[in-house]
Amino acid sequence: MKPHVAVLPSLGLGHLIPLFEFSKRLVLHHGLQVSFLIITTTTDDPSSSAANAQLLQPSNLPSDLHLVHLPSVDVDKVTNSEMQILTRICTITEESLRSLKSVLMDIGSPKALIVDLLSTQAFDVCRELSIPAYSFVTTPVSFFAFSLYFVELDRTVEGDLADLPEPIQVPGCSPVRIEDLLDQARIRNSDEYKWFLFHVSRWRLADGIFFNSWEDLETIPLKAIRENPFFKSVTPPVYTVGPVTKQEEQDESAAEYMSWLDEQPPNSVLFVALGSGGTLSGEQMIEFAWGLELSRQRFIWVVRKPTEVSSSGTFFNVGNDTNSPEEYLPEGFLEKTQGVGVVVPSWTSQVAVLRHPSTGGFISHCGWNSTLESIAHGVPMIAWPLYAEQKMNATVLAEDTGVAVKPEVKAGQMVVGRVEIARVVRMVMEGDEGDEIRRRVRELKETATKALGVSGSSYESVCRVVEEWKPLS
Ligand SMILES: O=c1ccn([C@@H]2O[C@H](COP(=O)(O)OP(=O)(O)O[C@H]3O[C@H](CO)[C@@H](O)[C@H](O)[C@H]3O)[C@@H](O)[C@H]2O)c(=O)[nH]1
Repeated sequence: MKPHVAVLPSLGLGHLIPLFEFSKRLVLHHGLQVSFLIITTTTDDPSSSAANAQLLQPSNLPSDLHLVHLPSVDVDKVTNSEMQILTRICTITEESLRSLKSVLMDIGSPKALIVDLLSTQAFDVCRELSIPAYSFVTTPVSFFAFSLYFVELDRTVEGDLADLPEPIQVPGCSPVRIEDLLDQARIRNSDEYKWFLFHVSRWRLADGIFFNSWEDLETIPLKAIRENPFFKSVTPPVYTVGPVTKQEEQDESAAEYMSWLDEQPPNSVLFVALGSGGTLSGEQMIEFAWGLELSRQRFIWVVRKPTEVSSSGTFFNVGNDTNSPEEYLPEGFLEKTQGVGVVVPSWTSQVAVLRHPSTGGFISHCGWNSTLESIAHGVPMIAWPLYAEQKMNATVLAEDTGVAVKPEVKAGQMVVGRVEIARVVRMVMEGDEGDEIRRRVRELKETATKALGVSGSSYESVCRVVEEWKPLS
């Protein structure tokens, strides 16, 4: 009998994608049966979008991977329009997890449950049922380390972290600048802060932690987590299993962009995409467009309707798109860039673009899945962080990892100008200054391939855990 485990992502494509890919890997490379538990809701939201449906279509599922839909949550009952994104995700997830115990019993009490970082209520259910519970970290190890230390900061710092005069020295890691802090950690008196603290203070209860990373990518934070006395005292056993990235799916809609890419010279096209829901302000979009034009580089730009800064200060736009970029791109831009650039409304298969030999650079919001996909395909980045932990990721990628460049932004500056945008684009695509970034990303690509191969560090980590599950079956 193959060991049977269950995997449960919380809402949002950023969680769903890596946990789904990890499940596939457990089935295809490690001979497990996986029940993939899906939180469902009465109304449409980021995790039940068309992209989600495409990801989970039957042709994408190996035979030992079974989808199990949790009873639907009535979103109107448990949320309201004032809620910010993290509060909304956590509230719906908590409501959905009320049915977890009976679902786990119905599917025959699996040998282990793997959840992401925002479903820690599952640990209590697992303890009741004597099922080992693991966390799969969908963000960098550096952010995981900051978050564990955040519990300590909450206890020891008076007032808000946003008011600290100096960067935060996380033990054994690079300091975190106050301006890079994620919104949820800045101000104590907010629901998002409370949810963040609730979950991060429970991570230590997991039976094991899977990092979507590998030894060569995050050497410093991994060393801190394993060796620093603070982390040793609060961290369950850790396993580096990455990069776990989206594999190319059947995507008819990408065909026309692929044919265009086929006609371009190698490494000559800049790809622009800001994750599953990111977008720009109206004012920034104008500078962005003219910056691309000024750079004189070829590009593919996944563009979404601009939004004004939301109540949480972030730019997020899911399900609010007219699919008509000409309505919001600056006048004359499409005509001026015809043949040089391609504008894609809302969504295309990012992995298909990144793996194409004509793609030579990526403007990314530094979501962790996009980051891993870029490195796994050897594509250097321009960091354009928007929300969540992305500013912290951007700094690490530019200053520690050396695979990205950040546009220069003066304190208090809300919009990056076209000249600066053109400068960083040219630097990453062709300038001598970008040589080192391009070399470094290719080097990391090689180490990623090695880590995933048979007898590579990430492959071996998964084998070790699977061995622990086997005798239990
Ligand atoms: O046109 C598009 C745009 C995105 N994607 C895919 O969508 C995913 C986006 O994931 P990610 O880069 O992680 O961005 P978000 O969806 O914004 O992810 C959320 O979750 C991540 C993992 O926890 C965090 O790192 C981010 O900050 C948070 O915003 C990737 O697999 C992309 O390939 C496409 O295929 N086509």
